[in-house]
Amino acid sequence: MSFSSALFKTWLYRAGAEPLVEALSDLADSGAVFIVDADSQILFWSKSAEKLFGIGAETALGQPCHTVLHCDGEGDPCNLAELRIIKSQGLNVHLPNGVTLPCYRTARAFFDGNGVFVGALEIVRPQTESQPASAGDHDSFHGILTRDPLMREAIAIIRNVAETEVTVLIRGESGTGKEIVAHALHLESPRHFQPFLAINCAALTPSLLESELFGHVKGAFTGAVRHHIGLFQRANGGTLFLDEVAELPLELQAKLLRVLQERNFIPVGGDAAVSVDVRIIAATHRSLREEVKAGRFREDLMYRLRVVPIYLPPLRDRRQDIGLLLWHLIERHNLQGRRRIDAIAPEAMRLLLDYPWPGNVRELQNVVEYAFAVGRGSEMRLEELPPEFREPFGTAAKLPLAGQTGARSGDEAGLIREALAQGGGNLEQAARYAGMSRATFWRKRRKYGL
Ligand SMILES: Nc1ncnc2c1ncn2[C@@H]1O[C@H](COP(=O)(O)OP(=O)(O)OP(=O)(O)O)[C@@H](O)[C@H]1O
Repeated sequence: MSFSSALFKTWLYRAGAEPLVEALSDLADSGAVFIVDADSQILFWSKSAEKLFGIGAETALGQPCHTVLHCDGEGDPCNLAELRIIKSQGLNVHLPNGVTLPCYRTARAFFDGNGVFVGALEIVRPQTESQPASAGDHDSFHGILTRDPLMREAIAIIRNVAETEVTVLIRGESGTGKEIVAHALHLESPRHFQPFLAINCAALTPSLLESELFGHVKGAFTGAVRHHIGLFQRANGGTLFLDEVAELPLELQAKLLRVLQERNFIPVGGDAAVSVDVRIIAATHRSLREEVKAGRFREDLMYRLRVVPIYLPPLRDRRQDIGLLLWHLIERHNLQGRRRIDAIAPEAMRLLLDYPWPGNVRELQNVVEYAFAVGRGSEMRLEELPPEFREPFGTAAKLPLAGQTGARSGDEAGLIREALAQGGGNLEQAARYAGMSRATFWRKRRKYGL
């Protein structure tokens, strides 16, 4: 219950209710504020909602809330007329760009003088920002959590360059967060409610990659039965994230350079140039300088791409992030309600801290998932860690660091073979076993002919 003086009504009349709602929603900071009517139609959509969800007011206003935000989570998230007030309800919001954002939702229903439900005011916050654990000791930035000075530096760079149009090159091993960082940069930029699209240049054959990036016209090659709009056109106005850019074949490097310089390209089999306005963010686990020296990467393109380089350190070099991310991931699984972990056995924690994490944060996610799948009870125990934790880390430390140059090929091929055997035909499981993304795993298999 809040209190207001008798003069408040007069003041409200003069100041206007709408500017007041706008000002209050601005003060909610990272929380997305919106108002729906009794039919769930969105009447008010704050700037912070645009920013958090990457959905513009012109798309959201007048639409039923459930067609704009696809949510699931604890209980029925829409039953507001009955519930009247909802406080910090955990839910996942599935965004149009395919990202799932774990959030907390607070909402209040409104009723007219006759007690008829007229709608609700809702505030949705990203989970990482309202958990008690996040108080003060770490940074939380568009889903990126860290206590590490180098990661904090990376976040500071993102904040500084987001407003500009410079190209950014993110360097880091597989699973260190290159894509989440690229997405954060997009969300901070003036392009945030235009598309953010991502492609892994290592995961497709050169001809498929060209088609995927630049599109093709009907009849461009056997099988091109219809026109295909490429990612550059689909990302128009927004951002295109080119992961593993060092794997781009030389002929496509020339085409990419042209888009960067002239902002246009010719689709495969086409004869007319298409103009686009796309911000490029590229990432690689390799040193582009080394690739240039080896003649595999164009020097002019390297300079175009790495105007602002950002380095993401591997997880083994930022041990203080292990506990932070571990608990963040445990909280996310706890919300699903099947098991609740509120302690980690000290011997398990010791191993988790000592482990070399070749697959970085993605591997940490897999470890938590594994523990939730195989274990029971409120404590995460040593026996719930995946098999590799039961071997001496001498062996684990010798594992190739996923995606790193210089990894010993013999060991790496062995790891891939072992992962394939463990996965028993399931490639997702095999990639997980090797601590790699599916794309990286696919690339390594191809490399060793496995
Ligand atoms: N600092 C972080 N805080 C929270 N989640 C993180 C962080 N870093 C990475 N993640 C999560 O870890 C997973 C892997 O991250 P991401 O896909 O961005 O890595 P990547 O470097 O692009 O990997 P790859 O090169 O193999 O594609 C994602 O689910 C991402 O959300």
